[in-house]
Amino acid sequence: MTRITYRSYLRLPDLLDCQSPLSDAHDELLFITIHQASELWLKLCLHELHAARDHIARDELSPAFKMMARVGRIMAQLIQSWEVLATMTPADYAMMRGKLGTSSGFQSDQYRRIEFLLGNKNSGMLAPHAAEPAVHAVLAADLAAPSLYDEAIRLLARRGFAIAEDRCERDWTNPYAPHPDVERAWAAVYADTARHWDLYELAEKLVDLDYRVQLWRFGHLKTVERVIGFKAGTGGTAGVAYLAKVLETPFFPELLTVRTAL
Ligand code: HEM
Ligand SMILES: N[C@@H](CC(=O)c1ccccc1NC=O)C(=O)O
Repeated sequence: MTRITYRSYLRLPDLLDCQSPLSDAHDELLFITIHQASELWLKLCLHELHAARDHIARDELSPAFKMMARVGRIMAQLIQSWEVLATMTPADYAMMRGKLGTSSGFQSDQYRRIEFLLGNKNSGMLAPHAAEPAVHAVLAADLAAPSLYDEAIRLLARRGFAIAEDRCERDWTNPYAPHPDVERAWAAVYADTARHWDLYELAEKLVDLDYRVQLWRFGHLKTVERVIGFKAGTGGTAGVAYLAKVLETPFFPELLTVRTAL
């Protein structure tokens, strides 16, 4: 049997052979590195978020909390990467942007799956993946499954809170619509945190995730703004205006609206 080494265990020959700049621009290696590292972290986020969702569905909150906390720290790491990318100026990026064609982060299936898993469902977002059936199928599965938030709401119902039937069982491919029952249930949790301690902790973990993903989105928007200004994106959107619109979508709406009433 061949001895396991650092290089073989981590498959470094494969991993370090995956950076193939298309231009002579000095900064293209930075651009590729940030994206590949981000995709690796997104892979781990998906692993953690799927498991966290499934633990919530089985009323096992402690392990779910541990996983959600880890995702929070990974998000902090991803947010930090904007600092590194921002060392690339518009002049630097202009030297390579032409090589990107119509490719765009918009086509990141892992990012889209995370949005779906957190509850931001949009069946239109499957379209960019139509040409790759295997990727499309995995995305469609996450679109059709309950999100982390759907499972949190089902847990509220199991704990005896009055939750409309159509929030506990529905076509999960549809976007989540806020419901007064859900806000009332969270209000009751916040009104007596000692009695509902684990649900209170779940609510705060969800708010923390929403906050961090919003910070990632905002960091992306500000990076895009300083690098390409208000140009249209290679992915076919308006660019910064599109990213600003996305920022208006919170993942767990009642957890924000309930705060007004507290
Ligand atoms: C100079 C760097 C970057 C620029 C100029 C840029 C620009 C853009 C633009 C304009 C969009 C809108 C879609 C389009 O029309 O193309 C977009 C979307 C996206 N980008 Fe970037 N981006 C940059 C870096 C990154 C990095 C490092 C990531 C990390 C993975 C990333 C991930 C994404 C994702 C996931 C979307 C889809 C967002 C959504 O639909 O909500 N981008 N980007
Ligand atoms: N949408 C970017 C291009 C871009 O950023 C990109 C291109 C290919 C692979 C990843 C990318 N990153 C995020 O969108 C642009 O319009 O310049």
